[in-house]
Amino acid sequence: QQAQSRLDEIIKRGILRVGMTGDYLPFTYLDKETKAFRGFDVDMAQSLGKALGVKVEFVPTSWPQMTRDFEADDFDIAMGGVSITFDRQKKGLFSTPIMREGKTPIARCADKGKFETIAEIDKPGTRIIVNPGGTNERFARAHVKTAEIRVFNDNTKIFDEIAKGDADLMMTDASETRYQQKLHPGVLCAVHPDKPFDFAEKAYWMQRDVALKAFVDQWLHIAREDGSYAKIYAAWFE
Ligand SMILES: O=C(O)C(=O)Cc1ccccc1
Repeated sequence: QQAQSRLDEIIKRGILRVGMTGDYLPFTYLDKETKAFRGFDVDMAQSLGKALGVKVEFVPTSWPQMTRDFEADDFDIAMGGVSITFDRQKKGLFSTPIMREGKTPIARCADKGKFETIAEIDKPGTRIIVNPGGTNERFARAHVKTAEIRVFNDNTKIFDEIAKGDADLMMTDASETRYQQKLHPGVLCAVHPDKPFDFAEKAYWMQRDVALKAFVDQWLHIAREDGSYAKIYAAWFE
């Protein structure tokens, strides 16, 4: 029998292909030595795979390549801190949102008071650093006219650049600023993670198949109600 939908296809295949960048803790991190992905959305993907009764295969992608890889059908669903955007919505379907977000600065703690507003940030001499190809670079280009924007390819090393003083701040998702502040105590500070500059949400981005979307939303709803989402959240965010 021919597969009727992407959902049927995944179940027939016995494998859910999950696209991930592996550079964005606590959502997704690729360990270069073991070649294994880990993170909040890795555990969530395994939970989804279990609900579907299939194995999970992680497909490496990157923020600049994600849309092309999605359109080439390299994966069924992208997970790993993916923000909802209209551009992505035009090409696929998003699950119900998993987390509220927004862009906010992270800077050396000594400079925290200097970067409270866009106007304070967007001055000559401010060195902003962003990872390429995602909503961070887009936000910086849309709002910053005067300050320097440096695009730095390795998102996992950006925070060391700020700590060393080779850049002044990054504008990124509030959840990432909270996480990196915890990883660099007393060195890096999230500026106002509870009052970000904009509104965004994280969700799972999947191929345009309503049966698959219905399944993913149902699984998410149950994960929220039965405590499994809270357990995975606590393991990575708290
Ligand atoms: O969803 C996106 O396009 C992003 O840019 C998410 C993101 C946020 C912070 C670091 C890396 C990617």
